[in-house]
Amino acid sequence: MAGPVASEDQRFCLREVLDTFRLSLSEKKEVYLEHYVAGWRGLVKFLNSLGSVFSFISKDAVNKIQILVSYLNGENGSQYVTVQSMVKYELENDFVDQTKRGSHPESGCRTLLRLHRALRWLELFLERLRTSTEDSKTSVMCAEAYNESLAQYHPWVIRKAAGMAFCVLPGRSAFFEVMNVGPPEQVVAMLGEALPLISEVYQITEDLYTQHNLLNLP
Ligand SMILES: CCCCCCCCCCCCC/C=C/[C@@H](O)[C@H](COP(=O)(O)O)NC(=O)CCCCCCCCCCCCCCC
Repeated sequence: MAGPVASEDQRFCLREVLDTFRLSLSEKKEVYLEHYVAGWRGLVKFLNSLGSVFSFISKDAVNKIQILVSYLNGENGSQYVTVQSMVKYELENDFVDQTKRGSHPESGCRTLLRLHRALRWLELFLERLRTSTEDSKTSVMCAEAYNESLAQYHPWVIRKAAGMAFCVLPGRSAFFEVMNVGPPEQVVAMLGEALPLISEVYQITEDLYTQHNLLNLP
């Protein structure tokens, strides 16, 4: 009997992701790590539903999510409630490798930075999807967003593999269906709702990382 329940659970829903990103913003404009990570979990669900070609990407995302979750659930979990408190805690305790990977290769700060860079890709990609027309190609939109953001941090092999994966993305209408929101007009409306939230979370993190000079962590 677990079958249908489990598959329901695996099913992506854009609204769900939207809600988690909304929840991740505190009143004081801090970012709750728990919800930020939940947002990524939702996105990974989506990626998994597109097929195994994308599993090298989702595996890396899951790995990073798990690192952050283990800090959240660890004995110093209370220091990891927000991205702001995590940065403060890890910097004050010298838990961050600043120039090259050393004794803290998996700090929360450097791990989150990888997801943060990917969030910029998401922002650019979703904006293209939102303003796309029926004959727009998801593979092209995805590649453009990638080249403008994440690609600059990836070595050639990864860029090559990513480029090949983009080519097998479903077309726009099938893609919209997987988003599980409803007809295309509704998808576009929901993207319009999601984007400002994602941008805000991105910008808050970007400002925080800039302020602490963390944008190039190894
Ligand atoms: C919908 C198509 C999805 C395409 C995803 C685009 C992003 C392509 C990223 C390719 C990453 C390849 C995997 C390897 C990554 C790592 O080398 C690299 C560096 O890590 P390191 O410093 O620890 O070594 N990692 C990263 O840059 C983090 C990548 C995280 C990618 C998460 C992507 C999640 C995508 C979710 C798609 C959701 C679409 C939603 C549409 C409604």
